[in-house]
Amino acid sequence: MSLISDKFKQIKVSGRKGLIVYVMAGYPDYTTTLQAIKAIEAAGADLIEIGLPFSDPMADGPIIQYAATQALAGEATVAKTLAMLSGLKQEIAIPLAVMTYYNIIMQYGIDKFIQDFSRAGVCGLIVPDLPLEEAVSVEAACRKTRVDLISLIAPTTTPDRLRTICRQAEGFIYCVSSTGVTGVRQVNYSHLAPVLEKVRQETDIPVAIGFGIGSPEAACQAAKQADAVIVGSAVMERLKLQGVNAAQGFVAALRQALDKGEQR
Ligand SMILES: O=P(O)(O)OC[C@@H](O)[C@@H](O)c1c[nH]c2ccccc12
Repeated sequence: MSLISDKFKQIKVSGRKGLIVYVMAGYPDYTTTLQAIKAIEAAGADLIEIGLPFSDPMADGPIIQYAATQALAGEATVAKTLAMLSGLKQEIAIPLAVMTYYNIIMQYGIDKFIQDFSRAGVCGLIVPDLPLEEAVSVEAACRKTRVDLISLIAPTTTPDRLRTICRQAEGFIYCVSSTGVTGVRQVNYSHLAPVLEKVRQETDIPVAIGFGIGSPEAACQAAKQADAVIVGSAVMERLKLQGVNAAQGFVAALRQALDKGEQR
């Protein structure tokens, strides 16, 4: 069983909701990213999604785009991110997933990319723009390692496609709450109920909801519909404006609200 599936099992057994937090590698620099990852684990995150900075991040809103631009200006590279992750491996217990656009994987070489990240301790891969035709090679490369390829669904995913995704999904399914780019906004998470019900009919793989979550209250609303929530921009914004401690405090508040929500 994969480390991600293991983690979700633990979450389920303890009757909690999972908390997944996104951070951009190399923003504002690698020392800060390293501190942030440790602080976010200490604050109670169950999994960390590490974003690789990319020059054309079409699914990202202003906060994450800004972080990517800054990271690249600071000369963040795939190699430096790998070095950071390798150093971190012994110090962190929760699973790490990498979120990247396909272009980066293609340029690096599919097999090598997945092997190198797997060796650096990563056990999940999220590629929002993975073309269907390329998915097979990426899946095959992942299967040779212990890396789960995380599938994304949205309310707009067609029933046929949803069924195929549910059959192949590994680790967890990332349910994108709304169309558009990443970033905090008001979302009515209850509108996801029909999609999630369809997923449940096909598979018992855990589902995490992401996109838009900006507060502990919003996290609880989303968590009602799923096994876990994913928070990116709201954490990155705190990191940008107030630093690691503020980002950690915010993640702790999310954790607390999710845990309390479960007791109600
Ligand atoms: O920032 P938000 O709205 O909290 O959404 C999570 C998101 O940041 C993270 O999962 C992510 C960052 N970039 C992405 C691109 C596509 C899919 C997901 C992502």
